[in-house]
Amino acid sequence: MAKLRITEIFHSIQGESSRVGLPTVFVRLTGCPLRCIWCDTEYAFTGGETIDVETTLKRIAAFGCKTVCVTGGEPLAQSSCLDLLTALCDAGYSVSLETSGALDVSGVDPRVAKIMDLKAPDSGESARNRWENLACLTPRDEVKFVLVSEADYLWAKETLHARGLADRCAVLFSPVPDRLAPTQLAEWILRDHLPVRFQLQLHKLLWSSVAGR
Ligand SMILES: C[S@@+](CC[C@H](N)C(=O)[O-])C[C@H]1O[C@@H](n2cnc3c(N)ncnc32)[C@H](O)[C@@H]1O
Ligand SMILES: Nc1nc2[nH]cc(C(=O)O)c2c(=O)[nH]1
Ligand code: SF4
Ligand SMILES: [Mg+2]
Repeated sequence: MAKLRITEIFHSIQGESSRVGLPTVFVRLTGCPLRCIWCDTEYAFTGGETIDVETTLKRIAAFGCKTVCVTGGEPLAQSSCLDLLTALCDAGYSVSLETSGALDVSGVDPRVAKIMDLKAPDSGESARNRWENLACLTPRDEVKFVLVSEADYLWAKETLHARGLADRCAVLFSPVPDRLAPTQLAEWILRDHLPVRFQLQLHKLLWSSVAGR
C-alpha cells in the first residue's frame, strides 16, 4: 500500500491561485528539497505522520468538501503523491497541486490543475527551476512567481515574455508580505501592461499566518 508523509490535512478558504476564495481541503505533504529564503511553511520540512493513501482519502472525505489542494513542503518529492492525485480525481474531487517547479511534473494526472512556481533569483533557489516542465503545462494549469524585489520582478517579466508563458496558461505574480509592497507590484504590472493576475494570499488577510489555515 502506497504511503505518504503528511504534516496536516485541514479545511480552509483557498488563499492562492485562481481558485482563491473556494472552500478547500488542504493536504500538506512533509518535506522539501528546496529552501526558499522567504518560505512561509518551514514547519512542513520535517516531522509529519506516515499514512497510506486509502486512510488519507478517508480523512479528506470527512470534511465533506469536493475541492482539494495538495501542497507541502514539496508534494512531488514523494512518489506516492502521484497515486494520491489520481485517486482523488477518480473519486470525483476537483484537485489542484501546488509545486515548486523543481521536480518533474510529467507524471501528474492530467485532470489535476498544476499551480507551478518558477523561483525568482532572490528566493535563492532559481537554479532549481526545471524548465522542461513548461512543456507539460496546459490551460488548466498556472505558473506562479513569488517576488521580493525589483530584480525579481524584472526577471519574472523577462521570463514571461521570453518563454511565452501567457500563451500557455494563466500567470500569477504575488508579493511576499513585508518584503515587497503590494501597491508597488501592482503599479509595475500596470505600467508594463503585463497579462498576469496580481495575487495576495487571502488566508493571511483572514487568519494571519496560522498553520492549518
Ligand atoms: C508553501 S509552497 C508549497 C508547494 C511548493 N513547495 C511550492 O513552492 O510551490 C505553496 C506556495 O506558497 C508560496 N509561498 C511560500 N512562502 C511564501 C511567502 N512568504 N509569501 C508568498 N508566497 C509564499 C510558494 O511560492 C508556493 O507558491
Ligand atoms: N488557505 C490556504 N490557502 C492556501 N493555498 C495554498 C496554500 C499552500 O500553503 O500551499 C495555502 C494555505 O496554506 N492556506
Ligand atoms: S519549494 Fe515551496 S515548500 Fe519548499 S522552501 Fe520553497 S516555498 Fe517552501
Ligand atoms: Mg501556504
